[in-house]
Amino acid sequence: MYYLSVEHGGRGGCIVNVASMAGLNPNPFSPVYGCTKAGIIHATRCYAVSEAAKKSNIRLNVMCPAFVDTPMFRQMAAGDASQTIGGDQTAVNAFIERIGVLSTEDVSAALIDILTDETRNGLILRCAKKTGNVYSTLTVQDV
Ligand SMILES: NC(=O)C1=CN([C@@H]2O[C@H](COP(=O)(O)OP(=O)(O)OC[C@H]3O[C@@H](n4cnc5c(N)ncnc54)[C@H](O)[C@@H]3O)[C@@H](O)[C@H]2O)C=CC1
Ligand SMILES: CC/C=C\CC(=O)/C=C/C=C\C=C\C=C\[C@@H](O)[C@@H](O)C/C=C\CCC(=O)O
Repeated sequence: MYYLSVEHGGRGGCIVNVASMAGLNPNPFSPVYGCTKAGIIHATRCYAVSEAAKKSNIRLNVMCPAFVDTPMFRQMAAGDASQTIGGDQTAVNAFIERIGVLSTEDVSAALIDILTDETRNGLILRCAKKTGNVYSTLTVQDV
């Protein structure tokens, strides 16, 4: 953020962190991985509302894809159920079948959408094969 910042000679910009649907929706297939992604989601939203980001002219958003056809996904689909509670590969396969698999082009298009709309800040972009791209902010109950 320092070098992007208009306060340090930068032009500002947009930071897009990559989390996962597994960090938003509870699922038994990747609890540890999901925890890390939940952390990325929350950290992004915290930085997005910071005065530092505002003064730097930096937007921050986070992408939460479901399954995407990459080597990591193929390893999971090919029988590595080690991250799954219970290690049930049959359940993993059924889940993948139900959720569907995005292409990397699908995710790239979603990224372009975030970057090209300069009003987007602090948003979560859910990307899933069957539901498409859906922006959400999560409701915050003020204290
Ligand atoms: N594949 C999926 O179903 C989903 C993936 N994600 C997230 O998307 C991100 C990418 O995941 P995949 O492409 O599936 O993983 P992947 O393991 O298939 O590919 C990761 C790529 O990043 C490269 N890489 C690793 N460290 C790097 C670094 N420091 N600098 C530059 N390149 C580096 C690796 O060499 C590899 O080519 C991860 O954060 C993952 O958690 C999120 C949701 C779904
Ligand atoms: C180890 C990481 C592997 C792939 C990367 C990744 O991040 C994949 C995430 C995919 C989707 C997560 C979706 C969560 C969906 C939830 O809403 C529930 O549908 C899951 C709950 C139970 C599973 C049984 C089922 O619904 O079929």
